[in-house]
Amino acid sequence: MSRKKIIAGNWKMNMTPSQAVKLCEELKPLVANDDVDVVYCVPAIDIVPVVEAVKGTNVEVGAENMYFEEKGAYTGEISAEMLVDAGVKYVIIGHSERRDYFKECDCLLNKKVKKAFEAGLTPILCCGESLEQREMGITLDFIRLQIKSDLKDITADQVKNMVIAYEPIWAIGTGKTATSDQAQEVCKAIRDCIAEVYDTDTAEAVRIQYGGSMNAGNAAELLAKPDIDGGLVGGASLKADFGKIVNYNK
Ligand SMILES: O=C(CO)COP(=O)(O)O
Repeated sequence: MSRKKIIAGNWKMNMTPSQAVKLCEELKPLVANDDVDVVYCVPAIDIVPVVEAVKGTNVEVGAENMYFEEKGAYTGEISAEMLVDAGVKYVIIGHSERRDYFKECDCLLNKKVKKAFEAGLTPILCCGESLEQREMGITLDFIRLQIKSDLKDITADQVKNMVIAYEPIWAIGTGKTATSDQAQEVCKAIRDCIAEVYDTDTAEAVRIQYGGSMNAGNAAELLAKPDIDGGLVGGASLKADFGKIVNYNK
């Protein structure tokens, strides 16, 4: 099966609304590539202006987080329904920065994944090991555990339509990219885990991204690997380099 590549930028806590609109304008001519799905996952306050700024282009907009409740007394949170109404199509769930700094656990993330599907959003579920776990040799076991807990009670049809991002924590923002072989090994293990929990059709359909210091220089090699279906790009998504990553195949 050939899976369409998906290149998503994760802007993290960068770009004021006016800077966001300017960046969209700058990137517009650089990210036109119909062979891949292009997504900007942006801070909540940038969603409305960015949806407007990318209208009529090949770019879809994603959120970086959401809450699982529909509405009510949850000060500071944003619901899936709000995102959908604003024109958002994707939502990052379980980024390691949220797991670490904001103590989001598998049980909460599982609720968020369920809610995202219920609302019609495509979740980009992140997983990844710490340097300590890698050095202890428990990377694959840990990631299988994360995936199984976060996807508890999620159906095969839902998994087929979601995105999983493998982001080794030691490679995020450090300039230390996983080698393409290391990234392929874990992405394949994730696919094998999906095949084991669901079936091979589901495993063949789910798109698995690599994230962690992906840039214009290393994207093509990573994206050439059979189980790497895209990238979740942090730092390099905020500059013209993102266009080079999106056009890695040109
Ligand atoms: O965390 C990431 C994307 O979600 C990766 O960030 P960097 O590309 O800056 O390493």
